[in-house]
Amino acid sequence: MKVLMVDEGNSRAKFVVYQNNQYEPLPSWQICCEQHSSFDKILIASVKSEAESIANEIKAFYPNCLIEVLTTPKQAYGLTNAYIEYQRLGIDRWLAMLGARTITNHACVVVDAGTAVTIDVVDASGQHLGGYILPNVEFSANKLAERSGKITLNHPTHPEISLGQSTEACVFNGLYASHISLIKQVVEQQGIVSGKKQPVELLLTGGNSDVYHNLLVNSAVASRVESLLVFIGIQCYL
Ligand SMILES: Nc1ncnc2c1ncn2[C@@H]1O[C@H](COP(=O)(O)OP(=O)(O)O)[C@@H](O)[C@H]1O
Ligand SMILES: CC(C)(COP(=O)(O)O)[C@@H](O)C(=O)NCCC(=O)O
Ligand SMILES: [K+]
Repeated sequence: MKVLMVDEGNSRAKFVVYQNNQYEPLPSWQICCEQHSSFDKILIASVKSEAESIANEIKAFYPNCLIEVLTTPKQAYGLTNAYIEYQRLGIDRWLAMLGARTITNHACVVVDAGTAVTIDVVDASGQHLGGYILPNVEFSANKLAERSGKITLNHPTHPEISLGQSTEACVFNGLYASHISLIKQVVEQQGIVSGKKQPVELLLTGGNSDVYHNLLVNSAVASRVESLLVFIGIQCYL
């Protein structure tokens, strides 16, 4: 069975061809159209509005393929959504957690570092305990610069957690430090349940996961980058 899996975030859509238990990421939608005339199934996860989603283009280009647009459930595949209004939890977050459950039986903290940085916690039984949503560093920094007179961001800085000695470093380092501190605190909190130590896996995904991984390494926090986490989650729906 040849399946096209699509993860459409707010910044970009990612495409993976799943066949014979192998994930093959495609560089773009254009390459997908050029190289593949059909699929046995297309599974789409999108956080965009229906009107703006690439799902419309996909349906138009592959009119004879079986296409499913995934929605967030209350409970499925051994995972239970913490939201009361369960449909409001982003499908990418749901799928990343499902992916995490496929990879580990331990409690886990899932960080998806994209347009937003989401932090979600799943306990060892598969109960989602909730999460955090942060605007990403780039966005927060630019918004701050836009709203203030003297904060100008003239040059890029190397992401690190140390006291800044320029406006740029103060702004960027400050944002990264706050994100990393929060992640660290969430992991530490989950590491103790009812007074007992328990193993916790910290899984990172999303376009900026390598940046977070490096900062966590420097902060002595163990983590693991799983670039295909959302797609591993989508695999449950096959
Ligand atoms: N090849 C790439 N194309 C676009 N953005 C990238 C790429 N590699 C890393 N990034 C970073 O990833 C971020 C987007 O992450 P991603 O997880 O794709 O977001 P979203 O799911 O919101 O679309 C961008 O802000 C950018 O900093
Ligand atoms: C939080 C998100 C914006 C993250 O999107 P992304 O960074 O992948 O573009 C997305 O999961 C979303 O739109 N969620 C709906 C709100 C929620 O999860 O509560
Ligand atoms: K995200």
